[in-house]
Amino acid sequence: MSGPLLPREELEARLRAIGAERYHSLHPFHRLLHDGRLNKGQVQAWALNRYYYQASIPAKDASLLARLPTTALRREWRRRLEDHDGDGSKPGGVERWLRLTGGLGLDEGYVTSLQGLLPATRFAVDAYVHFVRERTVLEAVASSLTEMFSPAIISERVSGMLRAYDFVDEATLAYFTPRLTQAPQDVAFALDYVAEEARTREQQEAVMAALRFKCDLLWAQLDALHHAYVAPGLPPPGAFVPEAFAPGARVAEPA
Ligand SMILES: O=C(O)c1cc(C(=O)O)c2c(n1)C(=O)C(=O)c1cc(C(=O)O)[nH]c1-2
Repeated sequence: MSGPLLPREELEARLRAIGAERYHSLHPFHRLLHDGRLNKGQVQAWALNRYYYQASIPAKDASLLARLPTTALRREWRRRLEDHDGDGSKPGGVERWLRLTGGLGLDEGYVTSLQGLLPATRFAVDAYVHFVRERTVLEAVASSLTEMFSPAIISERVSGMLRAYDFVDEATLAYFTPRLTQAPQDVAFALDYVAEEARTREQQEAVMAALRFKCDLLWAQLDALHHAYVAPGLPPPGAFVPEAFAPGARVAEPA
């Protein structure tokens, strides 16, 4: 598809419309999670799988950083690496995510081994890392723009989960607090970048396609969680099985 170059406001409006149509806040699994309709094992499965997304974000940012042509751009992107990996004095997002999985009772070694990961999580997350590595810098930056929509879902998630689940508290969900300030900062830069650097309508279409691709891979991760742990409830071979569902677990004692 092509046409005349879109004014910045129109480009931005179209990007927001993509989120309104297909961001993962709309996924039924998130509705269940935020409304308190999952059990602890299902919440564990979500956190365990999402660990791989969190752990892969700095790898994708490092590969993008290596391709940025100027000091100013690299300095800006380097901040993301510190946000996720920490700077040695304060924990980064990956470490904070492990506090979340730990708070839910999951063994850290098991989480980081990735043994219990759903295959579809691995494929979706790897697709993001490959996309950022292989596509243009413009498309790679654009693919991070789902963060335009994340503060709203994070606020909803934290308040919903605190209200609904007795097995989570503020310390467990502390991962999310810094994201509420980091994400808007990241987005302000990335939006300016794509508005500036997409100089043809084809490039603007590529920016929109990158955002759709990213929404799709976030959605696909929740499809896999839903299929494995909600309905029909078929975890693939080798994937995490919540204790409550494991054969022999919590079986009533014979009278
Ligand atoms: O909680 C969420 O729903 C959510 C969504 C997203 C996103 O939209 O990609 C990110 C995050 N959280 C997040 O915590 C995070 O660090 C992050 C980095 C990125 C990215 O693409 O570089 N997205 C997201």
